[in-house]
Amino acid sequence: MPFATTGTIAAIATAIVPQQGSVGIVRASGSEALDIAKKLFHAPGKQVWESHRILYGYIRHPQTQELVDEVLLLIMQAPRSYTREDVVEFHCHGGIMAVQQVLQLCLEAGARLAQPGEFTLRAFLNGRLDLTQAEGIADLVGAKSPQAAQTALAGITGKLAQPIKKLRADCLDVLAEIEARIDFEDDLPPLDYEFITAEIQKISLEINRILATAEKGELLRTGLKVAIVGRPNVGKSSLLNAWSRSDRAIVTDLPGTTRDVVESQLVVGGIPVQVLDTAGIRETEDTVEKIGVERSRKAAESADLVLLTIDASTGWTPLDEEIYINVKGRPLILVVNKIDIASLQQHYPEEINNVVKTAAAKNQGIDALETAILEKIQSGKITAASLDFAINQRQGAALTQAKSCLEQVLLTIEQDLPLDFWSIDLRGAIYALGEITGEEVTESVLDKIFSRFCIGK
Ligand SMILES: Nc1nc2c(c(=O)[nH]1)N(C=O)[C@@H](CNc1ccc(C(=O)N[C@@H](CCC(=O)O)C(=O)O)cc1)CN2
Ligand SMILES: Nc1nc2c(ncn2[C@@H]2O[C@H](COP(=O)(O)OP(=O)(O)OP(=O)(O)O)[C@@H](O)[C@H]2O)c(=O)[nH]1
Ligand SMILES: [K+]
Ligand SMILES: [Mg+2]
Repeated sequence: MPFATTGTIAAIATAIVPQQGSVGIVRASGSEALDIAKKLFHAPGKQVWESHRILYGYIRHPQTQELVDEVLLLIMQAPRSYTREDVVEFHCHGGIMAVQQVLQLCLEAGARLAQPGEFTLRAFLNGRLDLTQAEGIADLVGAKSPQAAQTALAGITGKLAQPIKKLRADCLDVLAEIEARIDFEDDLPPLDYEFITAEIQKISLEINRILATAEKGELLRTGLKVAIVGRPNVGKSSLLNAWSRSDRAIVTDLPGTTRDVVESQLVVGGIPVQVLDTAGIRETEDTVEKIGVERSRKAAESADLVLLTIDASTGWTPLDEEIYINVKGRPLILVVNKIDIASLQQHYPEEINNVVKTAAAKNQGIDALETAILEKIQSGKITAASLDFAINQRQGAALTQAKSCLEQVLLTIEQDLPLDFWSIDLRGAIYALGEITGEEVTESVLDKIFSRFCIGK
C-alpha cells in the first residue's frame, strides 16, 4: 500500500535554496508532534504552550545541548490544524543548513519523513478538504499566471466541489425514487417517468456546463507553447525580445544568428505562454546551423501555435512558401515584421486569415499580436467563462463517465427496461461523481493525485 499514512510525519515545508531565503519552515504532524517539539525547543523565560500561539526560542540537540537554530515555534493542536492532527512548525532561518538539521532532529526524535503530499492526504482523509480542494492546492503551487492562481483558489475554496456534490445528491434522490419502487412497488404511487427524465436531463445539462471548463483549465494549467519560425533575418529574435521586454535572444544583422531554441515565459491574457525563438530555416552546409534548423522544425511541430514570421521589405519569398508548406497544418498566425521600412502588400497565400503586422525592432505590434493569439484560441471556445473554477483531466474523465451513464439511463427508460437497469446506470453516474470529490475513491486514485505534490505539502 503506497499510502499507509500512520505515525508522526515531518518535512521541510518551504522551498529551500542554498544560502538563500529568509525563513524556512519544518513541520511535523501526528500524535507525537508536540512531544518532539518539547524535546528540541527551548524558550528563554516563561513559555505558554497552547494552540495557535507562536513561541520564540532555540532548537538544541537533545543529547549534546548544542545550539542548532534560533526559531519561532507554531503549535496547532488537533483538530484545529491543516491535517486535523497535532501540528508543530519550526520557523527557522533560511538556507539549507538550519532546516535540514532541524528536520534531522525531528526524525531522530520519533518522526518519519513525509511522503510527497502526505500532509494534504491526511487533511483529505481527516475530512478537512475534498479531492477537488486538494487538487486546487497543487494547482495553486504550480500556477504560472495570476489567473491560473485565481482559478486554483476557486478550487481550494470548494467552488467546484459544491456543484459536483449537488449533482451527486440529485442523482441519489432519483435513485431513491426508483429503488423505492423496486422494493415496495405496491405501496407507492407509480413512478413519474416524465419527472425522472426531466431530472436526469437537468443533471446532464449541468454536467455539460462544468465539462466546458476543461479547455480553460488545460490552458491555465499547462499554458500554451508558441514557436516563432521563419527564414533567417526576418526578425524572429527581435520579436521575442520585444515581446518579453528583454535581451533574451541575440540579434544581429547576420542571417543564421540564432543557432538553438531560445525560450521565454510570458503571460498573455492570463494564460501562461512559453515562447520559442528558433533558428532561421534555410539550406545550410554549416553543421551547427543544420542542427539548429532541425530543432526549429521540431519546435514548430511540438508547438500549440506557430508564428510564421516574414519580412515586409522582401515580401513573400520562395523560402517563406517552402516553410509555410511545412507548417501549414498547424494553428498559425502570419507575422509580417519590419512594417516600419516597407508597407505590406498581400503576396502571401489568401487562405492565411490571421495576419499581424509588427516592427519588432521598434517594439510595435505586440498588443496586436497578443490580441490575435487570444482570438485564435478563444474562437468558439471557453464557453463557460462565467464559471470561475476549471476542471482538470481527471475530473473531466469522471464527468464524461457520469454523463454517459446518465445517457444510458435515459435509453433504458425509453426502451422500457426493468427498473433494475435504471438503477445500475444511475449508480454508475453516482460513483463517477463521487470519484471527483473523493466521496468514493480508490487507493490508486489517491496515489496518483497526492504523489504529484511536492514533499512537505
Ligand atoms: N505557516 C503556514 N502557512 C501556511 C500553511 C501552513 O500549513 N503553515 N498552509 C498550509 O497549506 C496554508 C494555509 N492553510 C491552512 C488551512 C487550514 C489551517 C487550519 O489550521 N485549519 C483549522 C482551523 C483553524 C482555526 O480554527 O483557527 C481547521 O480547518 O480545522 C491552517 C492553514 C498556507 N499558509
Ligand atoms: N527595420 C527593422 N529592422 C528589424 C526589425 N526587426 C528586426 N530587424 C533587424 O533585422 C535584423 C535581423 O533580426 P533578428 O531578430 O536577428 O532576426 P532573426 O529572424 O532572429 O534572424 P536569425 O536568428 O538569423 O534567423 C537585425 O538587424 C534587426 O535589427 C524591424 O521590425 N524593423
Ligand atoms: K539575424
Ligand atoms: Mg534569431
